[in-house]
Amino acid sequence: MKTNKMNPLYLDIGNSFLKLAARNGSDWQILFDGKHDRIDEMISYLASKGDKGKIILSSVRQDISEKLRAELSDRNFIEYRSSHIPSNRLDYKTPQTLGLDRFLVCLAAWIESDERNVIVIDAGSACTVDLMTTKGVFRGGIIMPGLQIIKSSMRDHLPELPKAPESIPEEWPGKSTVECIEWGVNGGFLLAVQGFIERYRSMVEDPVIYITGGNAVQIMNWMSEEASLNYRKYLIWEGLEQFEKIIRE
Ligand SMILES: Nc1ncnc2c1ncn2[C@@H]1O[C@H](COP(=O)(O)OP(=O)(O)OP(=O)(O)O)[C@@H](O)[C@H]1O
Ligand SMILES: CC(C)(CO)[C@@H](O)C(=O)NCCC(=O)O
Ligand SMILES: [K+]
Repeated sequence: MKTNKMNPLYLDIGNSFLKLAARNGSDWQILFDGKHDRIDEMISYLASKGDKGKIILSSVRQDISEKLRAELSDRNFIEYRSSHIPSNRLDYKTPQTLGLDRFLVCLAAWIESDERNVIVIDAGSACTVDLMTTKGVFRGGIIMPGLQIIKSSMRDHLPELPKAPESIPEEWPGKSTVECIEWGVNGGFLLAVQGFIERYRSMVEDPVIYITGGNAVQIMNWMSEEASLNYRKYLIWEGLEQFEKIIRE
């Protein structure tokens, strides 16, 4: 990809993945996506780039962002933290412990919806289902284990049971071991997400629902059409891009 010289790079240091992206017109290009143990690869990639534009990052792991800064001391890093969120945009009892990613995906969805009430499902390593209301205030939500965590804990703690397929049975209730596991794992996850959406629907007017994260497509396949979810793969990047304007307010 040919990027403008001053085009910033955006980096998301999550709980298990490092993801680097750049804007590509109205779209985004993912330049690196790998587990934390591949950090040296990402550092070599960044070091090899002639373009020395700024790197805007959000990190849940301070040790990793410090390592990056130390090894790429010639690069201009701008690190955003939840402490940069203006307090009038937060309705959260512990702003100091809020994950910035949750705010960012809500911010991007809220802007895209033309400042309506938005519910954002971020189905990644953890799954969050959060609310941002019309004035752009983050109202909180839920944090639950992501699908992969649920599946691996079944495997670790109930090793005699077979692995759950990626589906939910047509028939209720489950009539075989596999069907019962499908219901309990995938169906349980889906019902939880749907239940949270229902609770939000009864508290705010006409929310627009967005979904993002590594398991988003899977969840959409399980949901009915009427759920009218808006899948946005790049919400986190859009949120990072918009965040600068918010903190200047
Ligand atoms: N192509 C894919 N790449 C990565 N993960 C995928 C992919 N397809 C599905 N997944 C699932 O998505 C999950 C990771 O989601 P995602 O990449 O959104 O994580 P994340 O929450 O951003 O992680 P982190 O907390 O490290 O940022 C994995 O557990 C995996 O089950
Ligand atoms: C919940 C996750 C793991 C989702 O990525 C992240 O936003 C996080 O570490 N949050 C901290 C806890 C909180 O948001 O209150
Ligand atoms: K994430």
